[in-house]
Amino acid sequence: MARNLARILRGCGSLVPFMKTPARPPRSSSSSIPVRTLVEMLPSLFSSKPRDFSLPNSSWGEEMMRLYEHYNGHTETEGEENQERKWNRLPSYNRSLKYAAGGVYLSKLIQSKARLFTRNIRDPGAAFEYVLFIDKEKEKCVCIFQAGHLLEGPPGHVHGGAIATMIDTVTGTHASAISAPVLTANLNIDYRSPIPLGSTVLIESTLEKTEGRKLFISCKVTSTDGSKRHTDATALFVSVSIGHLLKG
Ligand SMILES: CCCCCCCC/C=C\CCCCCCCC(=O)SCCNC(=O)CCNC(=O)[C@H](O)C(C)(C)COP(=O)(O)OP(=O)(O)OC[C@H]1O[C@@H](n2cnc3c(N)ncnc32)[C@H](O)[C@@H]1OP(=O)(O)O
Repeated sequence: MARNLARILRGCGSLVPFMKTPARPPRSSSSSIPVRTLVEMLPSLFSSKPRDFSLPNSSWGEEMMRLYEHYNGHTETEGEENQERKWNRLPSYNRSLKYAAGGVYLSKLIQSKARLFTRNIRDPGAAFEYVLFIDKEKEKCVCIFQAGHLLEGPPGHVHGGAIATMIDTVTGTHASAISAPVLTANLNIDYRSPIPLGSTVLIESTLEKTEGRKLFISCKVTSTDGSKRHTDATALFVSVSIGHLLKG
């Protein structure tokens, strides 16, 4: 399997820089993003045409649609210096690399059935409905998350594990866009107010700093008008080699 992965990666020249470990700091404000990230390259690594789950479907409520239309390709001006922030949607598939599903120990059957946890429920709207946007400098990500009825924890509210999953997903995707592959080394969460089941919330992640292979990211979950703080979190991601992933 390691040979298969190496073969795939050899065919993806611009992926190779991501296999080197030091985390790349975000570029300064006006420069453009020079390389395609692993996230952007994922479609070409699938065996068949993948479905992008971060596009509107019939389960998306009014608030989810309104915010999707707000962020999609939108440029915001912020701060005293009128800095511009352009948001680009990130695609989201139910499977990452075909051959990177957990090292040599998994049977072919398990590998062929492996699915990304947040994208493995077929019924639209039942669980994790979300779409992520990243800014051009990769300093921030924003995720619109609509929590479906299968995510219940306390009656009528979202399970803390589901919230942690979304925070890990948003900060992990953010870290992967900067320096893939990464693994979560540490995740700290303060649950401040419960999230009503069926509601739409914003999950915002900010790259605080990079130190060698380490990326420090902070995250907050708020109501869509920003008036209610649901959750605060900090996360540490460590860039790893493909060999580390295959070793398990
Ligand atoms: C080819 C695939 C590519 C995929 C691309 C996907 C694209 C996007 C697609 C879809 C997005 C979906 C997004 C989902 C995201 C989910 C992410 C997860 O949930 S990951 C699963 C849970 N995490 C683990 O299972 C890690 C288990 N831990 C480990 O493997 C190791 O401990 C690891 C890699 C974290 C570090 O091990 P070491 O041997 O490489 O390195 P050491 O030397 O131990 O640590 C490096 C530095 O980090 C600090 N460090 C490590 N752990 C720490 C901790 N817990 N707290 C504080 N510091 C820590 C150390 O002190 C060291 O710091 P000093 O360099 O000395 O300054």
